[in-house]
Amino acid sequence: MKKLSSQPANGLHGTLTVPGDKSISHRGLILGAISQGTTTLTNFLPADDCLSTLGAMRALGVQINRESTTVQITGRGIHGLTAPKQALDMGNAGTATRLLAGLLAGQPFDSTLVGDDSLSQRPMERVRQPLATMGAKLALVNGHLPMTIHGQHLHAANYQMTVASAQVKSALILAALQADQPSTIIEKLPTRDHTERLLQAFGGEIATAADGKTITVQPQPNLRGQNVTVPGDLSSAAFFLTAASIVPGSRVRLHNVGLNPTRTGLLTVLQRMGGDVTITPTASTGEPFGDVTVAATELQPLDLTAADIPAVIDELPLVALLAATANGVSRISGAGELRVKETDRIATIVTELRKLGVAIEERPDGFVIDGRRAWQVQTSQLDSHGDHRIGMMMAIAALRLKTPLTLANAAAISISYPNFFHDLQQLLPSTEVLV
Ligand SMILES: O=C(O)C1=C[C@@H](OP(=O)(O)O)[C@@H](O)[C@H](O)C1
Ligand SMILES: C=C(OP(=O)(O)O)C(=O)O
Repeated sequence: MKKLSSQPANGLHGTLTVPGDKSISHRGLILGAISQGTTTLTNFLPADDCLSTLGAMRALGVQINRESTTVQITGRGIHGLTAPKQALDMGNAGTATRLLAGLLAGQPFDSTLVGDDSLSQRPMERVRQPLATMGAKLALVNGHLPMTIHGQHLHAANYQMTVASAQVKSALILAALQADQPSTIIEKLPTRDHTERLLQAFGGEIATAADGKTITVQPQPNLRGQNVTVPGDLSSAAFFLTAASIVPGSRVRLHNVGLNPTRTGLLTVLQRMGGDVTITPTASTGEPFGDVTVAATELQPLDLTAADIPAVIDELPLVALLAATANGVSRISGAGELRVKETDRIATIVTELRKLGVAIEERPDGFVIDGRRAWQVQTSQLDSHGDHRIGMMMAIAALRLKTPLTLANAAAISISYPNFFHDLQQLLPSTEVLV
């Protein structure tokens, strides 16, 4: 049981550099593996999810050396992977599973993907069906893992997506690289475009039309290894940006975080709520990044609808927390995808925030929160439910309260942020350090 820090008298203060982006770390490993020559990833995220991808790529015959956050990949080219000797264990990583489904669908061997209990309950039909339109042969058990992939010669994709998912889009792109003709993929809504940006940097030919949703991919590219500096993960920075917004007296600067516009939904949310946010872009190397400073202010309620969701999908637990402190009623809708993440995040957000006395109502595709009701702790034992983002969100919520609180299943946080508590303590006065 992890003891949580309670409200620091003068708020959170300081500058923090968060670890590398999870989405880009997964993709850097995969694209490095299927390129010719050496790829070096700097500021790679050595969290459980990305280490699952690293292990899977090694099992596919790729030589990868990692020293801390620097990874060197000896690329084997798109036709150089070898059959794994056993099932690939993807752990908790949804992104890695969906992306590898697309990559392995076109390889000249069979493979099987397995995962932990949470991943084994997540929907995989969403990749099986679109990949099948390219001739891929994926077998699932009731729509779930284990997934057996019978590698095939693939045809071009001409596919209109039915779910707004960067994971499904990226699976299709990785399959399209191996197809016989150019592919077209049309998104339901624009989602994070890290695969497209990175593929371009590696020499692939991929273009997105002016509508922001129609992607064309040229097959059989000659990808070349690159040096990639992974920006800090805005989804990790988001916990501290939220803390700084809701804990009175705070001012915090997050250094070198990714500012890809398909990911900055939380910054938009903060601005729409009247938050005190300063964004200073510093550079762009394919992916834009910069510094973000946030200070505490009174927040206004907000409405979020389907079109707003992709850019803030992983930060919605934090949006709920922000709304729980706002001066009115907030409505989040069009977020049904939250039900198929590491947990049913609509259910776990509602369960956990109610423990603090937050006035939150569950909806099929979101929630309604009245931030005007004063919080009052109902249950002091909080729970991550095995979901890293729920665990970290509740650790931030605890900073609004004087009551001592604990967090069960805190170990799940290492899925995306092994040093989360260490980094949080950098922003707290030394008297707040818990042992
Ligand atoms: O492509 C990615 O790296 C991710 C895409 C999102 O999932 P969906 O695209 O399935 O919504 C997000 O929730 C996940 O944490 C990472
Ligand atoms: C949904 C997430 O990841 P994944 O789908 O890769 O498990 C997440 O990190 O919040």
